Amino acid sequence: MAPKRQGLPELPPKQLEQEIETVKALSSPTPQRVLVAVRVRPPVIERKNAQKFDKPLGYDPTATCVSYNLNNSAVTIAWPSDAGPPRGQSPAGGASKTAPKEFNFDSVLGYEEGQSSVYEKVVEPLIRKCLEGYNGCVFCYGQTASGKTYTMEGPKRGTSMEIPTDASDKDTGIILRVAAQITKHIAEAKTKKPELEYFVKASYLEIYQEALTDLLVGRDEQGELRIRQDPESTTGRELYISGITERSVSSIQDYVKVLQMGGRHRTVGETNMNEASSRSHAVLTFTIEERRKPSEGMSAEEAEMLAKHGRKRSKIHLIDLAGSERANATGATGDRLKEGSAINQSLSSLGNVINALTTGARHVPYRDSKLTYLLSDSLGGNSLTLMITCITPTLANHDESLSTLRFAERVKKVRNVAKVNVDATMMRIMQMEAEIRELREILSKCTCGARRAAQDAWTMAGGAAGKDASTSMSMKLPWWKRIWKQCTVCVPSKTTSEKMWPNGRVAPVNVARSMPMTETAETVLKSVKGKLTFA
Ligand SMILES: Nc1ncnc2c1ncn2[C@@H]1O[C@H](COP(=O)(O)OP(=O)(O)OP(=O)(O)O)[C@@H](O)[C@H]1O
Repeated sequence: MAPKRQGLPELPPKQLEQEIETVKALSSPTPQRVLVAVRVRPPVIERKNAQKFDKPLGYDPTATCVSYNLNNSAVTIAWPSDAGPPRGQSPAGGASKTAPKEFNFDSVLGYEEGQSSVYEKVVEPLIRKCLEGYNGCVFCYGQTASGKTYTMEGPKRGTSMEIPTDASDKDTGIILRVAAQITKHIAEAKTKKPELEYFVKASYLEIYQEALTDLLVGRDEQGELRIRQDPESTTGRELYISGITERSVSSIQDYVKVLQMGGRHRTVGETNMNEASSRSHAVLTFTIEERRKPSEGMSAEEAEMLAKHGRKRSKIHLIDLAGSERANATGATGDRLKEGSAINQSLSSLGNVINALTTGARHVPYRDSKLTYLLSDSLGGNSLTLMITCITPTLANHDESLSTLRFAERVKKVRNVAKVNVDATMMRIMQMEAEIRELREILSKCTCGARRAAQDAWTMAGGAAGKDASTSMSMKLPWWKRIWKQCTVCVPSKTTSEKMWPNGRVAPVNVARSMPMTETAETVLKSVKGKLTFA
């Protein structure tokens, strides 16, 4: 018997079916709208800082005006009838402005929702897809002090304002939980799929007043960062940042270091509304590359092919946006005021992009700001994207929460088309390997016609006659189905005693046991595989 071919192990039928389905799913682009979750933080800050609302307002600014229903993911914002008139309105006027307004989202995360629950409900499923090869983006949007950094990183504690650095800490934010999910996935893959290896890199930048800063190096070591398009990417337009530092990360400690270093360099300042307010947009990017190791017995040509094409790459952006702010509420003057207006300016560009994307405008003004240009892959592009909208529930922030919810409702309409970032040649190889595995499975079960079927396959694939495979094969039927059709002994009556296998295929009815593959079949498979893979 011929020696077993390396790198093409026999798979049990169920696993085989799954693999074929996965390859098929991976090869087709997935239209997907941007997912929107709303997180309502508890009114902790307003209640702690109640004395800051020194002006008589005519209503209690710490009272709540937001309610939610977790069952139908609805958020309602209403000015309570007994609270007195809203800011700048007479008691009689503005009834329509104060009427309850209900919004529905993909998910609503209430006060009682801890960090791990937020992660499990909305982030974990998206990262799981990213680990299959899709690009992903999670960004937090909301007014200042609404809980964006808390959601992304966790609470800042103590005098040094340190964030949690233990992935299993109940307060740990999204970033380290993503890191834990990636490392767990890779550790499991190493045992389940030894033919694969993984490389993960992290980069971290901030956009401060329209300038890009590399957060993984000090101020004196900054190179020039530019947003560029990568012509070799899946879309040919994927963005990357030239000149940015990329650190290899493999253990949780590596990720913690990246987060801490970025945190040290990020621009944060105190305002009336937040003692540690982010004054910039921060973009942390993990690039995950899955490579196929060359297998034993591979020719130099095959190994070279694999090194060139055998890669799957996904990018995960985790973005903590700076919050919109009203100067009179933050008490900002001088630098803080300038920062606030730059933040509002770029958020307004983001609003314009969302408007253009959701109204079918011919031109989407991505290039109006660095933030929108960087987000262009994630909004309307090749990415699975989740926006976590952070709002505060108190009357003091009623207007901001309402406009944030209105913005979130528009974002919900943005459509992306996500595609697994696999080299096209590699995708073809994967499809064909799956087909070959299926064929081997069929042949191994054929008690009679393996030789004949294999011979037919060989003939159909061009075989001894040297004909071009595509001309000798039916354009409609995959070649293994042709073999199936021609196997007359194992399937004595295709009409009377048909038995269906999964996927609606007709099974041979008198297969009693698996037979070892004949030498001829093995030889044919080998030759066909060579043809198909590298044709
Ligand atoms: N879900 C929550 N539970 C408890 N405390 C929270 C929650 N969300 C936010 N906080 C607290 O609220 C304060 C403001 O949160 P945070 O700094 O995350 O806001 P932000 O939206 O990032 O603000 P900015 O835009 O100004 O940077 C912090 O003290 C934070 O610990």
